[in-house]
Amino acid sequence: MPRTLDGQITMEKTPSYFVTKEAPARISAMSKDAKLIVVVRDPVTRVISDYTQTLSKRPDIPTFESLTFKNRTTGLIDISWSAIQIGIYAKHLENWLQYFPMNQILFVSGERLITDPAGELGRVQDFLGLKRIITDKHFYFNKTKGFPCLKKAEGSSKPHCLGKTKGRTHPNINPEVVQRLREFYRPFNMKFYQMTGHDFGWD
Ligand SMILES: Nc1ncnc2c1ncn2[C@@H]1O[C@H](COP(=O)(O)OS(=O)(=O)O)[C@@H](OP(=O)(O)O)[C@H]1O
Repeated sequence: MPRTLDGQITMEKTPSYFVTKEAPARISAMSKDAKLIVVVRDPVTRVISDYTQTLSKRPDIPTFESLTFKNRTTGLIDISWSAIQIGIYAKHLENWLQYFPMNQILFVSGERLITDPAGELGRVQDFLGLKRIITDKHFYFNKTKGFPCLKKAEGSSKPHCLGKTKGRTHPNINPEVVQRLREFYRPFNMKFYQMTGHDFGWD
């Protein structure tokens, strides 16, 4: 990590930190005061998005259904599939809470990051103790892309939208499979809402 001078904030991002067992202890050993920001979205959409990304790199992987179920007949979900595990947010959060208090962790809604980016970034700025510099006037919604874009990228006068790999079309998944996944995640989601004191509205 680079040195942080007065008036600066050093940031580091890696999606896998949140689900890596050793990460909380290691980060806490580096800095007990670190602030942690996690973007979470509906775990069902998340697992489909995860599958879509893998499929785009390795088109020969098994079907979504066969990866999801350990036993298709009984509907037993295969929790050894990492894409399923990642969405059990309550379990990962328990691990972090062994090392960090809840007030040092901010959960950003991936859904609201699309529908209300300025609102979510307002929460981020407050959490980091920054003045609310980024507001609604910095964004416009690109309907074709289905995402907000920055009106001006930093150090440029041109707009900036997310890259080509964001907003890939997800494959159609059998609604029964989606329903079973919803049931599977519901208790974990409820626990997560309870722990964070925030209903993310995924059910
Ligand atoms: N800023 C922002 N706001 C809302 N949603 C976002 C944002 N950036 C990435 N995404 C969505 O997150 C999904 C995974 O994105 P990535 O491809 O960046 O994942 S990864 O970091 O490479 O693993 C992927 O979801 P899907 O497009 O639904 O599959 C991205 O579109």
